[in-house]
Amino acid sequence: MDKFIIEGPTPLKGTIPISGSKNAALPLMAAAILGDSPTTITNVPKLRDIYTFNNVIRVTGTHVNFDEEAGELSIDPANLAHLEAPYELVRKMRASFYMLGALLGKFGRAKVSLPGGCAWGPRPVDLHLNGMREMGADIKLEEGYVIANAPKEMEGGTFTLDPSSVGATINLVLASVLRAKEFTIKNAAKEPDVVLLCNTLVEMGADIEGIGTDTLTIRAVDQLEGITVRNAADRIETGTFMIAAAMHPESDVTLTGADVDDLGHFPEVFEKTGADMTIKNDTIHIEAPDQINATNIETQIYPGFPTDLQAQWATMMTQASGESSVTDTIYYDRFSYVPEVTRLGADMDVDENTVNIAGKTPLKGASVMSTDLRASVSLVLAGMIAEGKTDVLRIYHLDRGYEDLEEKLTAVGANIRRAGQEE
Ligand SMILES: CC(=O)N[C@H]1[C@@H](OP(=O)(O)OP(=O)(O)OC[C@H]2O[C@@H](n3ccc(=O)[nH]c3=O)[C@H](O)[C@@H]2O)O[C@H](CO)[C@@H](O)[C@@H]1O
Ligand SMILES: C=C(OP(=O)(O)O)C(=O)O
Repeated sequence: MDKFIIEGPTPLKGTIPISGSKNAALPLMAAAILGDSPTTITNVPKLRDIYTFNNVIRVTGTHVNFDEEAGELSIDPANLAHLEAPYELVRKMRASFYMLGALLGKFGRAKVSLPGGCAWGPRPVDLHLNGMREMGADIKLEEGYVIANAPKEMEGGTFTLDPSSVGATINLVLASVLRAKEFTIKNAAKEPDVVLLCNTLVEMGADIEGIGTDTLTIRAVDQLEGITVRNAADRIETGTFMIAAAMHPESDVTLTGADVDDLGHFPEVFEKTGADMTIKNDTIHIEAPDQINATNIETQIYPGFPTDLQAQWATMMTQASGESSVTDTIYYDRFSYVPEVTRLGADMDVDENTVNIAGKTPLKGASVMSTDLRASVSLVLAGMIAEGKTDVLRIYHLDRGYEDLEEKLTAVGANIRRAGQEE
């Protein structure tokens, strides 16, 4: 198991290229299974979750070829015959549960393990299952597996997501595009990852109404064809590096290849910190403020502040002048980074689903432990501005979701190296 050794503090100066999005690529990969011919996805990042999902897909007999140099993933479902996603793989990442919608939609049968993924608290899948039941599928749970069966044509119906769910919207769209007469999802997720999936399916031949709104109506078509589609830039990586660029007063960073339209309200909120931000096409230039303004945030569904950026934001707020609060309304328990950032010297206190932060506190290097993907990257952000040596242990979480993280940050002046954990 690897760790990062970070020597700080270091300002960041230079250009960071943004990678393709993990969370946008995964649903596209599942959608490729629905096609009757091969699909090619470009701008795919080299991430552990992508490799894991490749293996999940391969178990079914689908041919998957990842040209890592070109970032091109080719998926040919011609020989797909085994309608199962096993526990050993699905437990490693939550999005492999998309196999349920994809296999049920295409073949009317699926056996898929209940999912894993970042585990900061309960992450139920009741909406995925009840939505499929509403559509007309028979869903049973047996020994940790979901066993799903559906007739050639399901009647469909209307299902309201409460709360709105990215994963459930994706699974229900995948399950219905080839098999439900007419199915309406209310309070559907509008996250860019969902919009890209729906637009891709339409290009493959699907009939989906209401894309980009919170009501999606899907009418089954007879078949879908494979296409070539470009994956989006990673909006969470973009936000993470914007925050990183604001944390040291001498930092001056340019992000290239960003999909700015996918950032929702984040840039407006970010400007409240006092950072100087200039956006031009796919380039975002950030100059850190001399002093960060304390800025409260509350996570919301898109286009609101993403839960996947709240840990990084709270970590930045340890350097703001005065008190601030970060409230997560999507995941109430997503605060495992708090005791770790506190070990570095932060003054943070969790009260229900809010962390209250008193700034500005100097941070000092120590050993800290990553507990999930976004918690891990927050510890890297803290380590880069902490005085002395910070060891971030268990960085395998980071390898799930940040492509070439240490290379990208080292190239702009950070002092980070990867080492075996016993070193
Ligand atoms: C691979 C991927 O894209 N992961 C993202 C996806 O996760 P994921 O799709 O798992 O998250 P959801 O949007 O489903 O979760 C939103 C809320 O719905 C609840 N819920 C969800 C499903 C369900 O069946 N029942 C239920 O109650 C969840 O507990 C949570 O409170 O969206 C999250 C919210 O933007 C992000 O943090 C994750 O990074
Ligand atoms: C939580 C995340 O991923 P997952 O839903 O796969 O656990 C994430 O990308 O921040």
